[in-house]
Amino acid sequence: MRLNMFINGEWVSSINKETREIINPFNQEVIATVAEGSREDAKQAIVAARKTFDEGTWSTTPASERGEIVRKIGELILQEKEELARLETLDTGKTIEESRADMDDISNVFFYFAGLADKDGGELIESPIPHSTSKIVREPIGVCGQITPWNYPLLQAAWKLAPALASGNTLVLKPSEITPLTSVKVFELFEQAGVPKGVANLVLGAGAEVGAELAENTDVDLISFTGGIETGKTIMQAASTNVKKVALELGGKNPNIVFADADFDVAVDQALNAVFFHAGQVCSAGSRLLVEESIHDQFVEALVKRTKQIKLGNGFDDSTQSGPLISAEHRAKVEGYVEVGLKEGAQLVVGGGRPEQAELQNGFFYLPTIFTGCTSEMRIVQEEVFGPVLTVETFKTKEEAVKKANDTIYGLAGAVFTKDIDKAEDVARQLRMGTVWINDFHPYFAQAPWGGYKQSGFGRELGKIGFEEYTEVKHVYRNTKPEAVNWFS
Ligand SMILES: NC(=O)c1ccc[n+]([C@@H]2O[C@H](COP(=O)([O-])OP(=O)(O)OC[C@H]3O[C@@H](n4cnc5c(N)ncnc54)[C@H](O)[C@@H]3O)[C@@H](O)[C@H]2O)c1
Ligand SMILES: C[N+](C)(C)CC=O
Repeated sequence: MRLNMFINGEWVSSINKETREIINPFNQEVIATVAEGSREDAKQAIVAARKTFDEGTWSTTPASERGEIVRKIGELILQEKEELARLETLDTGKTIEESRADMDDISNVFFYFAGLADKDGGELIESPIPHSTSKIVREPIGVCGQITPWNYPLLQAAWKLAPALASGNTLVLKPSEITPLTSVKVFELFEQAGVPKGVANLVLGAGAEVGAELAENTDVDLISFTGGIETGKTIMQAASTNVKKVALELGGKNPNIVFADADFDVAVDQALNAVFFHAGQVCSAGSRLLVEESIHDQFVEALVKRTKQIKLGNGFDDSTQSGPLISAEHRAKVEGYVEVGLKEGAQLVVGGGRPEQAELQNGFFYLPTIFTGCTSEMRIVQEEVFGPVLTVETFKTKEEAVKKANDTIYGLAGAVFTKDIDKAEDVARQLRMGTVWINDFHPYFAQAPWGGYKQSGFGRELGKIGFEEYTEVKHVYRNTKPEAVNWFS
């Protein structure tokens, strides 16, 4: 499979003719050869987006028409669901069941923002000044640079593409260089849906090359980034060239608080789901378990028993529950954190190495791993591992649980399990995080905003606010009885 970039309505190879091989993390087979863009390709895409926004008609197309095109994209994604899911599993190693669920979520995101496209007609406000009128209107920001990670390639792209298109912006998307397949496919669907030439552009390539150009270029009006915290800091600095707007969706080290009065079996099952779903390669993974001291031993015993039964394998095998990590480099990072945990004195109770099955040896597999005896001071408790590694801490009181839960630089998501709903709501109120789940873990949907407190980033995706993030707010004031003011008479 040979795939190109989409710039100004044309499928093009990179100016320097460079290419990159894309591999399947399950067996390291080459699944595609794609164009490898450079800064020059990014500049061409930005010029196209700039010219289209400034001279084209997309931003002035009736919002209802834009909404219909965005809705059509959602319909085409559903029609192509199986092919998109296949590509996503090939690219990431996640199970085909997860990929299918992602595609349902993604089509819903396009449907949701299609519906919002023409709903904000602005508002009239009561001017305090006689003989005047005031109205507040929202307008598209302009050229949007969009940079996405490898763990949910099309889902994280959809969270940016759909609102940007629905609100009348033009855009340049740079997906992760290691998982571009579904982003390329969705741009084919953009063409079919009638997205005008130059409105949406796709550049493939390395972050420090193509991504950096998007962040620095003074013809870009907003940079929306989803990825790691260090990259986010780099992008923040780069964006200062023209004081462009910045939206950052960064990492997390997400606490999962389990009180003794929780439904035990539900809490055990959800704790597994929280940290081992998609091999822990989830920004909101519940990788920090905080369990009330009185149930700790029983809870850990139940967790370990279930963890040993998790079936690793090929994402296309329906019996597989967890796939490989994305790359050898990422597995090495996870292995490094396991070493750190051991050196810090955490107790390894399950996992902590690579599986031995012959059929898994060509993939970047790592066993689901649990450490007990952890404390807030440990690096393995403070830092995002982004793999199938759970740390377990204990607490005696609600106050201690909240203090420990809030005690990292992150603030993306967290959960609390208890049958005492007043206690749950009180904990939810005190957690410094963008999402708090009560007696559940992981649900997210188009209607609810997503984003972080503290160093998990700023800005929100999804929800009405996710649409507004792609607009500027303008106050239009009219004097209905113009006369000289004679200030300098
Ligand atoms: N908050 C969220 O919603 C969310 C969702 C998914 C993933 N994430 C986070 O993403 C991270 C994992 O993804 P990753 O490994 O792809 O992150 P990453 O930061 O390594 O890369 C993310 C994207 O940034 C690009 N990039 C890299 N260096 C760049 C630079 N100097 N300038 C511009 N772009 C650059 C990459 O090419 C990629 O497209 C984790 O920290 C995870 O928590 C957050
Ligand atoms: C899809 N999401 C944002 C919940 C998790 C991303 O890693």
